Amino acid sequence: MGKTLFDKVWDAHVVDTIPDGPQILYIDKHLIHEVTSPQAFNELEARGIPIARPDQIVATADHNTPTVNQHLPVQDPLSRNQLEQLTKNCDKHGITLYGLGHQYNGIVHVMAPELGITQPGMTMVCGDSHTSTHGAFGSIAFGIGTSQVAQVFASQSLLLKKPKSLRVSVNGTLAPGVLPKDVILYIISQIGTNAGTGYFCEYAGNVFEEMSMEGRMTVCNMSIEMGARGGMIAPDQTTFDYIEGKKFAPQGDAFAKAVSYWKTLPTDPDATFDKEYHFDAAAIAPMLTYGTNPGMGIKINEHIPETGDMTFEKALEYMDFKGGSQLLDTTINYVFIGSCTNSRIEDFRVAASYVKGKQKAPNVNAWLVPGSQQVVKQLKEEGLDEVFKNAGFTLREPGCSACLAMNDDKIPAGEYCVSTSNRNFEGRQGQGSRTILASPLVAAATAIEGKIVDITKTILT
Ligand SMILES: CC(C)[C@H](C(=O)O)[C@@H](O)C(=O)O
Ligand code: SF4
Repeated sequence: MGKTLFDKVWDAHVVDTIPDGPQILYIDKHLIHEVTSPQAFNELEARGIPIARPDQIVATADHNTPTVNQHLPVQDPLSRNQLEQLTKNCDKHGITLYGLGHQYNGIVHVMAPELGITQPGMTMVCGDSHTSTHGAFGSIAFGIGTSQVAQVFASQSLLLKKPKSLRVSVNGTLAPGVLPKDVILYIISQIGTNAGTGYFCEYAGNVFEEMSMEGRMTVCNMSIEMGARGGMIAPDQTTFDYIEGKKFAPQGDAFAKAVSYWKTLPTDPDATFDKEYHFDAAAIAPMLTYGTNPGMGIKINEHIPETGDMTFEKALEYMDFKGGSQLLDTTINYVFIGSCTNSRIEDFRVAASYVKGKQKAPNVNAWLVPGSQQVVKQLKEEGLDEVFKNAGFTLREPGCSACLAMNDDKIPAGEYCVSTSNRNFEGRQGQGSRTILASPLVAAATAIEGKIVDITKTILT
């Protein structure tokens, strides 16, 4: 029987199998950040265990870093302490750290792919649920807990039970203005936030084949929001072209050799999956969430369902929305374009395409937070920073920022924020804040109009 992409990568990394039990999987790359690594370093220290392969670990500072004045000492004592600890731990163990202000610094799921650290066929982990992002390259990438971070530090491997296989296929033609973010928000709105529990997902079909790497990363990023351990997309010419020439990618002959191996990875035609979903691309529209989990999504001009279960009622109360109403015309005072879901150059290009030559509405605070220093550099090279500044947007320095509001970038209680991030949980962007997840295009349009508008009308007419 044929093998799936997941099977091929998994099987190539099994070090040992415990009879009737879990397997030991070798991990190629271990990414770490300041929030989930300190306890793991402490555990190793306490037990006197050295780090097995420090050269396979890459560290960045992203979660609670300030997004203004990064050249100055960090004000917040908790953040400062975590960042200092990360620096100390990396120094001590010889781990490469791209700290605050470094030209390679950024959100872990933005900086690693753009440096060529993320490659097809790899196993990658990080103490962070959105590690699924890296699956866009055809790698098995998933988030791990702190005790597993310690396990990987100690052994460069993990004790794991193989997950079940799930395939989500989307075929057909997307309408103009429908972005990768809409595709994944649509999928989650259809199958729910638990559909992927216990599964590792592969995205297949011409819609993903035609997507850029940035778009594929947006999709794989949110795999975790449908409950899956991770998501992946078969590597192809788009993948190879993206990686070629990147700082840590194989170079010259080594690259050609790598590509010939990567070409063997896509799922065999006769491989089967434990569960499959199929969607028609034409059914997808720009999406918005109205509730407090990413599955509570509707098309931009649809109505919120009339009634639902307890979770639904509670969510509507928190969001102050009425069942059966539309979100169009809702006044919005905060727009956040950022996070590891949508803070890459392509996201800013599409937002700028709407913003160019216009002014943001006076009521809106429009925050742009690039995912990395490299993205900042690209923005400037392409003159997009000027487009946004001229329109009245605030361009901040890289980091997770208002995605989870661990730093000062908080949305005030009671305010709506149209956000390109991936989670709309209660209080996620600040206590009492109300998040509406959307694409960078919808977010940009909201900032300009000061309210939610039907972009299918504004951009097409
Ligand atoms: C802080 C970290 C553990 C967390 C995660 O794992 O996802 C964060 O990145 C998030 O998005 O909520
Ligand atoms: S940007 Fe948001 S989702 Fe991504 S790693 Fe940071 S906090 Fe988590």
